[in-house]
Amino acid sequence: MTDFADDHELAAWAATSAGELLLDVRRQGLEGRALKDAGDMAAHEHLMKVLAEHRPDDAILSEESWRGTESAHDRSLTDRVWIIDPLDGTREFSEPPRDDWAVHVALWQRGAGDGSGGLGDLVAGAVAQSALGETFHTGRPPLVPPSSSSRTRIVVSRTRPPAFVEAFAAEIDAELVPMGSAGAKVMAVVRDVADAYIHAGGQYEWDSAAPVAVARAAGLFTSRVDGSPLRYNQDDVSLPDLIVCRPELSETILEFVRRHGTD
Ligand SMILES: Nc1ncnc2c1ncn2[C@@H]1O[C@H](COP(=O)(O)O)[C@@H](OP(=O)(O)O)[C@H]1O
Ligand SMILES: [Mg+2]
Repeated sequence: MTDFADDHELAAWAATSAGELLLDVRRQGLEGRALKDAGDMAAHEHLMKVLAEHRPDDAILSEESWRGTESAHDRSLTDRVWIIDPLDGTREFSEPPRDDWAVHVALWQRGAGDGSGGLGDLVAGAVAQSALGETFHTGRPPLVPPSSSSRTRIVVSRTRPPAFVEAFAAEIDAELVPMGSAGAKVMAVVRDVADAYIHAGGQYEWDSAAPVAVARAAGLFTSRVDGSPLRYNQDDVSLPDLIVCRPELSETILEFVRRHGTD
């Protein structure tokens, strides 16, 4: 039996196995709210169990803790915190056969990272896109191919695309690609389905932690829309905006935001 001494491997296995469980849930004949709730709950409980078994001393910050098993540890006191979104893109998960949903498992460690003043940073992450049969993770960082498109492609929320991104796309003649799930959108940049993902208007740490860990490991640019670093395991877990893009696009995006803001 694997003991998962390596955090990257544990993250990858935890996300992959939760994703397989979600494919089973999708086959149970549920629909709508019942399917969403069954998926959120099954993946959350599975990840809580796996992490408690393999990393009993670590804290867990999960989107679904409010209605399921809670972390055994206070994340303000531990040096290691798993930040998980058991089912990102719950809406798309409930609309088979859509594949733009994902399981996110990230690890934050106190004292890690440059320039964080020892506050801490993400050190591992995995995003399982089980409907695609793929798990992207920091143990084997994905290689981002050169862009296959001459026209810049920007992925945005399918249901809440920010207006300023539409204005930006018009200015640089980019194509907008609507998609569900923050994880699926970040992996779309990794997979060369898009060149950038830009979001504003609301999100939480679990929506971006694992995807951002994978994106950074793959050499992509990541920041808040004002160019400041994305920080995790904060007291307030709201993290409402982000940019993930090919490095050569970052300055154009940041410059647009400096000129026009995000309103
Ligand atoms: N304005 C907002 N406020 C809060 N959460 C938001 C948000 N916009 C997007 N999100 C969250 O970010 C994730 C991706 O959203 P989208 O598909 O619209 O891009 C979803 O996570 P969940 O599916 O885990 O709830 C969604 O709830
Ligand atoms: Mg989410």
